[in-house]
Amino acid sequence: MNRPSPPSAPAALPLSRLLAHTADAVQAVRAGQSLNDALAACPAEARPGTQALSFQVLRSLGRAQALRERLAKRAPAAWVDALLLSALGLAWDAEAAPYAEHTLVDQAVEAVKQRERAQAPFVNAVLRRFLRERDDLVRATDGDAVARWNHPGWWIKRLRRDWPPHWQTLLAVNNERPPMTLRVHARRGTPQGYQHRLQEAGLGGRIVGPHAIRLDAPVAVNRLPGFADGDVSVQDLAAQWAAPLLVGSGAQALPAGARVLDACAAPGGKTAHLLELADLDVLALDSDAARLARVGETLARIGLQAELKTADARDPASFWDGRLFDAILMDAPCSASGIVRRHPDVRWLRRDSDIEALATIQRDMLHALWPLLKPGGRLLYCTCSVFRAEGEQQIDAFLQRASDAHGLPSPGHALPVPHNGTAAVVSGTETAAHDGFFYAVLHKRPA
Ligand SMILES: C[S@@+](CC[C@H](N)C(=O)[O-])C[C@H]1O[C@@H](n2cnc3c(N)ncnc32)[C@H](O)[C@@H]1O
Repeated sequence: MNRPSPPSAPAALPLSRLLAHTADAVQAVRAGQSLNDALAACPAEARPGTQALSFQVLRSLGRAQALRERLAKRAPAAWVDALLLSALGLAWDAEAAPYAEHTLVDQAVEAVKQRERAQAPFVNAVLRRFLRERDDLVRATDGDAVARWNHPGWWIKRLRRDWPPHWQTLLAVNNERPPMTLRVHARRGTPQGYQHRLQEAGLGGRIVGPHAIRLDAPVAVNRLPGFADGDVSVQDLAAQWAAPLLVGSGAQALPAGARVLDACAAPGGKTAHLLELADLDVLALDSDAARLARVGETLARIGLQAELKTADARDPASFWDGRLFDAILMDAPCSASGIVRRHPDVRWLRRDSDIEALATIQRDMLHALWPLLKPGGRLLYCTCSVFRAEGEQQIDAFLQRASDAHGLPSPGHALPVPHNGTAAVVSGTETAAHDGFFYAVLHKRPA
């Protein structure tokens, strides 16, 4: 059997310990904490292995929950439940299991012995029964949509409504491992030149965009030639469409020195790309000071500058000096439903009601920022969401309200493209794997 490679971890680290940390992370996500925050609490030496296992468990959590409910009607205490779910999530599909299923079960029982000894016989009994009855149990859960697709029911319902021909592809893409795509610093070199540097470093990659290279396999950034010097950054292919859309080309290109507001800038991927492409006077805002600090770090690494301010973009009085902007990038806070491959916890953390709440923030922000744009200027609205309420419906409603706005040709909803690159492209011509985004370029009529 072709098993995926087990997560790399120091040889001295027993699997039982990684499983215990994975259960901690899964328990935290089920209690509403982000996986990033949960992993920050994991000891450094166990973090890479725990992260790899947690990602796989969260991509199988719907199935694991359905199996656990059949094996034990009453949920045990939160951590023991999270451990059971971790073992079931890793073992249920023999093809995808990172370790032999008996090893997983033995080590899960060992983990519970270390922390909740009295629960060990129960965990042992549940998991041994799972091994005996696996095929029947898996078949019995196949009809449960949450188990089948590993997403909450409301999410599946929303995608079915928003994307009748594509919803199954969208759910399947979310359970893939994400591609790793690089953006070559446009002032420092070309993708062709950087591809050679990669080859010299023993790495393979394919050119997939004007500045984009998709690596054959993800690697740690410290293995990328020139990363520390800013020659290259990590950025999804569809995220790389934002800066060229705002900067424009030919007669439509922003002039040197154009004043640009990047209203939701952190961690700074799109700010950096804007500055790599053109000489712009950029004000980069974010309401989260800690995240905004990362914009500063990114710009220092690539050797370019912008003015940074912590502020709520819905409150111009708190950041605006009264000078109109030539262009505004509004990369709005959103559900992140287009980048679930990279953040497998997101689907379990969000609630259906969050989508309306986020759409209200987006609407208010558009309303607040539009008056800051010069007549004749453009605003790029984007979200990394596949939900229509955060994309097309938001912009249609805005265009109804704002009589001086009209939409320019834009990608609209670009649904995530899987690794085989064949499906789910609604607009645009890109076929290489990328995340899901929505883009609308709005033009303000001259007065
Ligand atoms: C999708 S992320 C932006 C990603 C960024 N443009 C990039 O390419 O790296 C959205 C950002 O909006 C920020 N944000 C949320 N509410 C905000 C508000 N009211 N005003 C300004 N920024 C806000 C969040 O802190 C988050 O960093």
